[in-house]
Amino acid sequence: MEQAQLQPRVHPQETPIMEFSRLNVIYNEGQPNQVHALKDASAVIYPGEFISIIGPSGCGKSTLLHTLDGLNRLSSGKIRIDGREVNGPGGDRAMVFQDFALMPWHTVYENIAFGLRLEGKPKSYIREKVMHYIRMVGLEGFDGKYPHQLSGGMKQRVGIARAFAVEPKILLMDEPFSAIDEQTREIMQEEVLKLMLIEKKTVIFITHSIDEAVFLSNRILLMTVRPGTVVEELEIDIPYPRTLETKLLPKYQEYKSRVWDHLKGEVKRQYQKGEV
Ligand SMILES: Nc1ncnc2c1ncn2[C@@H]1O[C@H](COP(=O)(O)OP(=O)(O)OP(=O)(O)O)[C@@H](O)[C@H]1O
Repeated sequence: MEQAQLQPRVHPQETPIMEFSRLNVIYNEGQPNQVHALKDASAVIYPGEFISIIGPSGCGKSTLLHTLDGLNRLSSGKIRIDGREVNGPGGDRAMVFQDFALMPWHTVYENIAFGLRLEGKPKSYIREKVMHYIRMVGLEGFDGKYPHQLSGGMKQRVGIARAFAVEPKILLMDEPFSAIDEQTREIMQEEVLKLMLIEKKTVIFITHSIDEAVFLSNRILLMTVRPGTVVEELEIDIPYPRTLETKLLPKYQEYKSRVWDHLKGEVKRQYQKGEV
């Protein structure tokens, strides 16, 4: 694979793949236990971007991601994909979960095939897709195994293959590597990056790890404390493919410091609001 091919396809003149504007999510609205989780969150995302979302604990990151997947009721705001307003889940998006969310009674093959079966795809098509993504995530020979027979890293490979198999335009990843050991995590970061570039996907990724966000993203959306909103966008101007050497660049450390400063500021605000 030539390096030039492995660059995110981000062209400012390109039409956004996703726009969300002034999203508000209020849980238990009108009840005494009402929680204003998301407040006027907005951003524009272009095809081929790898976007990370970073913010203090409990600021509404997962709420934002689930809302973009169409799983939360919006109190107000709009989500557009390819210029078209969407109001619920759709085949243009797929989610990768922190806890893998695999069906324990199904084999690796069946877990990956699940979404394709729901879509009513023919058997031969399903077989071809499932085996393709099993190869792509390095799980050859494991198609007949059950989730309990796999390590955490392997389980998440299944989660990733399942998301890719339905061929969404946008992958929504909610802390996908946080339950995986450090060494496997670094390997999987590089693999996901390569996979999304080869398969030309757009990724929206939540993480608590500043290092992970800077390493993977071409842009980071920084959120405030709850009610969370996107206050700043940080462009990570470092070419892909990124390798372990990338982490030694002074620029890399500067980006990390900027994200860290933002987080420190927000955590201080959280203390002042008496929420920690
Ligand atoms: N279903 C729900 N009902 C009521 N409140 C909720 C619900 N889901 C989340 N919340 C609240 O909304 C706020 C935002 O939660 P969310 O999980 O989106 O934050 P987060 O930034 O992803 O958190 P973390 O960093 O801990 O993963 C929190 O105060 C949380 O308790």
